[in-house]
Order: sequence, then C-alpha cells, then structure tokens
Amino acid sequence: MVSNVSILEEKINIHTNYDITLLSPIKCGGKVKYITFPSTLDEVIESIKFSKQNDLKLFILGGLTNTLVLDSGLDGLAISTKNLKGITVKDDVISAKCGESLSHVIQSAINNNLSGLEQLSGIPGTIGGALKGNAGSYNKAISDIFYSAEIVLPDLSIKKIYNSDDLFSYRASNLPKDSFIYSVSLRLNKVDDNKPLIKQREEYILKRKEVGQYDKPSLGCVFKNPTPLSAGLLIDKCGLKGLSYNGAVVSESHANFITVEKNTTANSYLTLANKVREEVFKRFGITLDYEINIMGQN
Ligand SMILES: NC(=O)C1=CN([C@@H]2O[C@H](COP(=O)(O)OP(=O)(O)OC[C@H]3O[C@@H](n4cnc5c(N)ncnc54)[C@H](OP(=O)(O)O)[C@@H]3O)[C@@H](O)[C@H]2O)C=CC1
Ligand SMILES: C=C(O[C@H]1[C@H](O)[C@@H](CO)O[C@H](OP(=O)(O)OP(=O)(O)OC[C@H]2O[C@@H](n3ccc(=O)[nH]c3=O)[C@H](O)[C@@H]2O)[C@@H]1NC(C)=O)C(=O)O
Repeated sequence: MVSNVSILEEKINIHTNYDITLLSPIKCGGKVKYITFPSTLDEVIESIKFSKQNDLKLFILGGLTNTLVLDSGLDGLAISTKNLKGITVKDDVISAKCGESLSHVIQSAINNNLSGLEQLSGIPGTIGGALKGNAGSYNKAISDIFYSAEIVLPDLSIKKIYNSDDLFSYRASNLPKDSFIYSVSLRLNKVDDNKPLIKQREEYILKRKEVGQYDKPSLGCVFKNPTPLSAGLLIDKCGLKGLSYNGAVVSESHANFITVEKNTTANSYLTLANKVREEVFKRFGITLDYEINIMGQN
C-alpha cells in the first residue's frame, strides 16, 4: 500500500498510471503505476527510497530500445533515466550520466579525438543500458573499453566499480544485483586526427541503413546468438521472414528483428517471438534465449 505520496512528491515528482507508449520506440506496452524522471543523484536515491518504503518493485527504464513492456504494464515504480544527462572528458577517459544516448557519447568522444567507440555507431539506447547489456557490434563491446561506473546499490549506498575479469560476458554484465548505474566512464585512445573516426562512424551507420535496420521500428535483435551460430541465420533457414501476427512482423531484412506496424501490441510481438522460438526448436533442437528484456506479466 503506497503512503506519503504527497510528502515525497515535494522531493521527487511522481507520475501515476503513466503510458509506456510515450517512452517506447516501438510505441507499445501498458501503463506503469508510478514513474519518476530524476535529473540528479539525490532524486535517484529518493526514487529508490520511495520504492523501498512502499514495497514497490523497481524498474529501470533507459531508452527502452531493448525492452518490451507487456500490455499489462508495470506494477511498481519505474525510474526513467531520460533526464540524467551530462558528458565530461578528462585525458583519455569519457564519462557520461546513464541517460545520455550512446550516439551522443560516441559523437563527443570523436569531437575530443578519442577513438574506440566507432564500431558501436548506430546502436540506439542509452549508455546505462549499453553497459547493463554489454552492448556490442562489429567485434567491439562496451567491456573492451569500460573503465568505471558509479552505481547506487539497493541499500542506497554509492559505489564505484572498475573493470574486472568477471564483470562482463556476451551481451551481459555482472553488476551487483538491482544496482542503478548512475554514470559510466570509458577509457579510449587519444588520436591526433579525428577525421578517420568521423568517416568510420558514418560508414558503420550507413551499413545499418543499407540492411534496412532503421526502416521500421524494432527492438533490434530479439534473440542472443547461440554461439557459434547466428540466431538470424537459423530463423532465416526456417523460412520465417515475413511471418506476422497482428502487425508484428519477422523482418525481411534481418530475421532476428521483429518490426512493428502502427497499433501493434506488445503481447502480439511476444506471441510472434515465441512462435519463432518454437519453430527454431522444432527444426534445429536449439532453444533461443531472449536478448531483449521483457518486463511485466504476460
Ligand atoms: N546492437 C543493436 O543494434 C542494438 C542494441 N541495443 C542495446 O540495448 C541497449 C539498450 O539501452 P536502453 O534502450 O537505454 O535500455 P532499456 O531501457 O532497453 O533497458 C535495458 C535494460 O537495461 C537496464 N538499465 C537501463 N539503464 C540502466 C541504468 N541506468 N541502471 C541500471 N540498469 C539499467 C534495465 O535493466 P533492469 O532489467 O535491471 O531494470 C533494462 O532492463 C542499447 O544501449 C544497446 O546497447 C538495443 C537495440 C539494438
Ligand atoms: C542488432 C543487434 O546486434 C547485432 C550487431 O549489430 C551485429 C553486427 O555486429 O552482430 C550481431 O548480429 P548478427 O550476429 O545477426 O550479425 P549479422 O552479421 O547480421 O548476421 C550473422 C550471420 O547471419 C546471417 N543472416 C542474418 C540475418 C538473416 O536474416 N539471414 C542470415 O542469413 C548473415 O548473413 C551472417 O552470416 C548482433 N546481434 C547479436 C544478437 O549479438 C542487437 O544487439 O540488437
């Protein structure tokens, strides 16, 4: 039972029954019971405190570019990181608050003659989400350049963590459970001339455009690759490109993408994704693991 809402509202603005479609790049999902949009560390801490005091499940929402919020919505408190912005550069280390877009961080790095992020150009989402999921493409992952992060632990203490051998794996990080990533620092390589970096960034973005990755809204790859195989290749071999359900469609450009038409529901996306999973299992005996995060009850 939530109490003291009005008292806490003096410190943080809490919105109720907030429509997730307003935040989701695929414009689907239900409502979240409570949501805050902190812009300072204090407000983050107040938000977490509020969820604890009122026994609310806590959800952390970055750009939602890799998250499917189901139509039943979220019964708890969500913290959106969209107002946690700011980038600083010191020597070869670039630091950003968790809500900065990855693309903005890459642009700032290049402007400051720092190399090492170019391969990630074109990946949507925030730097917080990228760290949590150890984002990567073209043989480069966040783990390769991670220096440190400031995190808020569930007991509300703030901890600085540094890179270590067991912190990352393929598309996953092993941060302390339920921690909130407040800021991320990456160690890059200083270069004299940033023109080649600008060119590489453009080329990687063009590569994604050419294969149609931006043509229709999607959450990127739905499934992790069952190493050493490729989920996209397996789905393609099952002949599933173009398969659709209520406006959710297995992309013709890349079989591991599901695109969404207007008014598609999150549950339709999930129904289609589960169907794809079943077909791949039937044909190859391989169970694909979700790469996207699924939030809410089905
Ligand atoms: N390669 C590609 O083309 C694509 C890659 N992606 C990757 O997915 C990432 C998704 O980013 P984004 O859209 O911002 O994230 P999302 O809002 O999709 O959140 C993804 C997960 O990250 C966690 N998270 C996000 N921000 C924080 C934070 N500040 N502290 C702790 N946990 C956090 C949440 O985990 P929890 O479950 O713990 O709440 C959430 O479930 C992108 O940056 C990109 O790396 C996405 C699409 C395409
Ligand atoms: C899109 C994402 O990340 C992408 C990242 O952009 C790219 C580029 O490095 O490499 C991964 O895709 P991927 O393994 O499918 O890479 P691709 O090069 O597109 O495909 C691998 C192989 O499958 C084949 N393939 C792919 C799709 C398809 O419909 N048909 C097909 O045959 C390709 O021809 C290629 O031989 C990441 N996906 C995962 C799950 O690791 C994401 O995380 O959302």
